[in-house]
Amino acid sequence: MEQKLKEILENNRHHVDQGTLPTYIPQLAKANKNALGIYIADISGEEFGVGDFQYPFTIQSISKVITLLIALEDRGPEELFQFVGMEPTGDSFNSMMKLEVVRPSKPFNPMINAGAIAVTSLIKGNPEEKFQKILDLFRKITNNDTLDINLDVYLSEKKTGDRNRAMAYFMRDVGVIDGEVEENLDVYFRQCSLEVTCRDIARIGRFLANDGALIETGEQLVDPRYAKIAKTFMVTCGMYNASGAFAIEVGIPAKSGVGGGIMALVPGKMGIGVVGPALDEKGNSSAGVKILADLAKTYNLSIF
Ligand SMILES: NC(=O)CC[C@H](N)C(=O)O
Repeated sequence: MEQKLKEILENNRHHVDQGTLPTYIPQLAKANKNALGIYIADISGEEFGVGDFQYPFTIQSISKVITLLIALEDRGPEELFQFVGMEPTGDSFNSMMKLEVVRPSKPFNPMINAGAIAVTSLIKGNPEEKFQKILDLFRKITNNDTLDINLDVYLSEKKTGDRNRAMAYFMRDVGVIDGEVEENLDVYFRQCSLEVTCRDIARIGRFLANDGALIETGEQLVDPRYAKIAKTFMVTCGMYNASGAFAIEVGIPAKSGVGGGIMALVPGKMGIGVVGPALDEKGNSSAGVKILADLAKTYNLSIF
C-alpha cells in the first residue's frame, strides 16, 4: 500500500499548481507551497506516511471538529443547537452574509467560522481553562505531548482577524454569544494556530473512525453520539461550499483547514491526514482533495 500511496501522491502533484497560498492571514503565505504528504492511521494501530508527512502546518479549521466535541460534552446537543444550526450554507467559510439575513440570527453550522466561534464560546470555563481543555484533548487524541501553537501564525491571525471580529461582535449583539468578544476570539485564534503534522490529523481521524475512543487504551474520551454528530457535519459542511462535490467525488467524512491540511476518515477503519498548503478557490487544499479522490477510488472508500 505504501508504494501505491507514493504513486497517488506523485500522480496528483501537478494539482498544486492550481492552488495558491492564502494571504488573508499573512503568516500562512510563507508556507511551502510544494509540500505534499499523506499519512494513514489504521484502527488496528498500523501507521505510515509518504511524502512530506512530517511537514508542520497549522490546523486551522480542522480544530472546529474538536471544539465541537468539547462543547457538546459541556452543554449537550439540545443547548448547543439553540445557538448553532445544522445546515450547510453554500457560502464561503468566512462569509457573514446569512448571519443577518436569515432569522433567527444564528450561524448555520459549527464548521464555518461564525459557527465555530460560537461553539468555542460555549465551552465552559474562563479563556485559559477553555484553551487548556482544547489542548489537552488534542494531545490525548494525537498521543503527542509536544503539540502546541505556532506563535507567529497566532499573532498574525489575531492582528488581521477583523472579519471574525465583526462576526463575533454581531453574534454578541443578537445573543448568540456572550462575554468578552476579544477573549473568546483569542481562544479561537489559538485553537486555529495549533501546529500539527499529517500524523496528528490522521490520528484525529482514526479517533473519530473509532467513535471517540482511543485505540491504544480503549478509553472513551467523548460520547459516541457526539463523535457521530461531528462526522455527520464533516460530510455535510466539512469542505465548506465544496462539500457536495466532495461527497460525490470522495465520499468520506473530511475537514479541511486553510493551513492546507485535510483530516479524513473511513468509519471503523482508518484516519487519513493529507497536507498541501496551496488552496483552491473554496479554501481547500487543491492537491489534497485530488489525492483523497484518488485514494477513495483506488480503495473503494466511499461510505455511500
Ligand atoms: N478555513 C479555515 O481554516 C479558517 C480558519 C481561520 N483561522 C479563519 O478563521 O479564517
